Amino acid sequence: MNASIPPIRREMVEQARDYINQLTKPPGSLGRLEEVAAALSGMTGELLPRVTPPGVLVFAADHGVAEEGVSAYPAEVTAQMVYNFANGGAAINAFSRQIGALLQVIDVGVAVPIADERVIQKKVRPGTNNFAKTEAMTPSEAEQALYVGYEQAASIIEQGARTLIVGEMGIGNTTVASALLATLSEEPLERIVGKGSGIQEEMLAHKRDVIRRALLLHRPDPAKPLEWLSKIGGLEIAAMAGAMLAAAERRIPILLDGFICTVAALVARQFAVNVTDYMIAGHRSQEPGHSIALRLLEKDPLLDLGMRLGEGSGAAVAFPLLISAMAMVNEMATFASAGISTANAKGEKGR
Ligand SMILES: Cc1cc2ncn([C@H]3O[C@H](COP(=O)(O)O)[C@@H](O)[C@H]3O)c2cc1C
Ligand SMILES: O=C(O)c1cccnc1
Repeated sequence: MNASIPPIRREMVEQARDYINQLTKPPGSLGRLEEVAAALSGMTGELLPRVTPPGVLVFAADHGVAEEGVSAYPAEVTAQMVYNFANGGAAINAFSRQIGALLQVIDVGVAVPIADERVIQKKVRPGTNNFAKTEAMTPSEAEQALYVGYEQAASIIEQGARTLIVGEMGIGNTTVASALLATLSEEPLERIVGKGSGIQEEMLAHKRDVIRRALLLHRPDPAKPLEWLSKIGGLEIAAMAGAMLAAAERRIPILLDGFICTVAALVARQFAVNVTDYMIAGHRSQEPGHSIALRLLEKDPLLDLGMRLGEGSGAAVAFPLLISAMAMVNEMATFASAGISTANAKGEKGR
């Protein structure tokens, strides 16, 4: 996948900072909201960008490695949750309604046929192979999954989405994301691998062993991203990465969710390094690997609510902060327009 991502408009970041410093408040007093507003200006190239409506893409796929007993739930839950998304009953449905999002659910590789016209059918293959035994998929399938994501993001942006949130559903995908992250990070599996959907302590050692075995078997090399993804990746993770590349190409800000999403962001970076310039980290998931992934991505999350769900839920919950950042620049008066005295010489300088 070749993405041509435009550089951030640094001069717009500076212009936004200067303008934010003229608003009727001590410089810097709105903290991260000021940074977010300036970052959004650099991404979009606009002093007063619109961030609504957000587009939420939830990619669903199954993972052969689930047969190793690495999740607290059976693999059937992936398909069952896809119907729940279609019926509007999942966490991401509730939060998407709250923020007025355009929400699309895409089957990129659920193991069973999904009979519901509200789910977008883009199945590349019915689940991956068990990567503890063989390659998860072919490089061509990994590329197809990237394109599914790319095209879906292009389409939801075409429909009006001004911010992209990318979520996922796939039983076993914390194992897959952990394996991918382990090849990018120096950290030991003991620090990367967590309980995912809630496995017991005893299963955690087994989950790590399965990953260790897969890494020894495949020796995956992130510098060859398609091969890397095909050996130990997942269809929804590839699609998420493709979606992020499409958003960045179009100067659409990407609000990251939790562990799986952040690993997908690291995957996207293997294809186009400056894709990360278009990302804001929404929250810190409790999954331990998420903090490691965020560090690699050099992103500081907006929220830390002890969430560990995925689906895009943490990003959707963080989205109102982007609305606040834009309300600040759009609606606040300047010192000049309100006739308020600026700080004296001893006052703190803006950043
Ligand atoms: C009912 C239910 C809803 C979910 N929504 C997201 N996930 C999350 O849990 C899964 C990853 O955890 P693991 O690797 O342990 O299987 C993914 O589908 C992720 O989106 C869910 C999990 C369950 C059980
Ligand atoms: O942070 C996540 O994305 C996450 C954490 C646990 C389970 N599923 C997803």
